[in-house]
Amino acid sequence: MDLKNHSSPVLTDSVPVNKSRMGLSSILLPCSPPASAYSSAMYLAIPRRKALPCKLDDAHDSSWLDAMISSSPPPKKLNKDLGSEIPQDESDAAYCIWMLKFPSALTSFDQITSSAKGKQLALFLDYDGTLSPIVDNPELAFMSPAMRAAVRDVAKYFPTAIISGRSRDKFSLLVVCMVVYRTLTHSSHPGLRVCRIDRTLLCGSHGMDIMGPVRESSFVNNHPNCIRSTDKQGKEVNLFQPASEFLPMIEEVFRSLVECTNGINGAKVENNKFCVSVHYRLVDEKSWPEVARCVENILKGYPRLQLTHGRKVLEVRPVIDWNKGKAVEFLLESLGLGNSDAVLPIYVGDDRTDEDAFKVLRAGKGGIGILVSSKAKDTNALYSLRDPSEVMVFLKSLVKWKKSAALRA
Ligand SMILES: O=P(O)(O)OC[C@H]1O[C@H](O[C@H]2O[C@H](CO)[C@@H](O)[C@H](O)[C@H]2O)[C@H](O)[C@@H](O)[C@@H]1O
Repeated sequence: MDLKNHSSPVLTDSVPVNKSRMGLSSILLPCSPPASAYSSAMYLAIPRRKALPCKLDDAHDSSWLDAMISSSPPPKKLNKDLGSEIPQDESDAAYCIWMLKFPSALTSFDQITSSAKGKQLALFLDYDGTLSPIVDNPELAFMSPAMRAAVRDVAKYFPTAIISGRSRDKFSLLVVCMVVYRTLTHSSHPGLRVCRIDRTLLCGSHGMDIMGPVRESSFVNNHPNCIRSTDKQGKEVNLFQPASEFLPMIEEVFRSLVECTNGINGAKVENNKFCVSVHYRLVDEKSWPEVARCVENILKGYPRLQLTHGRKVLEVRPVIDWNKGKAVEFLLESLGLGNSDAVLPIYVGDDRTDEDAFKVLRAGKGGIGILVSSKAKDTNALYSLRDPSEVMVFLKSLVKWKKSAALRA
């Protein structure tokens, strides 16, 4: 593979602009908010959690701490008398106001499907926090059997891809394995029941690892980062890995991060093949600065790697011109769905990395972004869904809509 090719996403300038311009601490800053978000004064009133008193001296350091804290929403208050969540505090009120700008994809379902009239709908789904609920242990973030069935069904009717930050291998396991949780955790004979989700394209490492069926497409065949390979079953596939030259570097950084965070209670480092996740969900808030310092120190030696923020996770990844948005464009083209007059792409995701895909759909592809969130957030999406259970209802509704349209035709 010629990664130095003109159209390669690997950037030749090894020092990212923001690093050289703003000093190292700035690599821990959160991504800048999208231009479109919160244009009206009303949204400025959304309360934010107070930052912890910062123990570090450098003024820059409170920024990454803010970023880490902002990915940790305060627990929801429940109305115990009614047994349900109803607006009780300011953040709930802010959520209701926010919903006026980013309405529920369920209540706006007719509007969404009417924009799909006469078009082929293509579905892109994020995994963690979208198809599976956020849990403490990343290894146990399974889709529920009902969600799995919903994804399987929707993929029968629409081209469907799941794009995750996880490594493709690990996340395919999470997606295809029906795990009997009790058996896995309480029995000496762990049992896995495999249930394939056919027709669903799985893309790992934030779209930096895409394996798809071989198609006679000049776009794919001429793409510098796309090669023919074989899958585990020996079937011929197209493999797209624009960051393959970074593999040894990522391995090295993974090992250093494991070593450095070893003494921090609750910290967990996950090797996602083309990126590394440093989880601090189970780390005491007092030790968050320690986690960030570890990452910052190690990244000093790797100017070709950068840091992004996720939900209680710091993600180290190559500085290349590639993200979930680029992956969506690539998938649409390679599946022959690049004509935006004939195709309506829908992307459902919950995290900052999904914003790149929302932006692409909003800008040129005439598509629809749906943010999964139960709190008000800056976003480039057009609609919202509260949590994975609403995502499941949305997927089922798409299937129902498609079936009834077929009956009417
Ligand atoms: O792109 P995604 O599929 O959303 O992947 C993003 C990261 O998701 C996972 O971490 C998140 O989910 C965990 C399980 O619920 C949770 O424990 C963690 O706090 C979340 O950040 C995954 O483990 C990461 O590797 C992904 O990069």
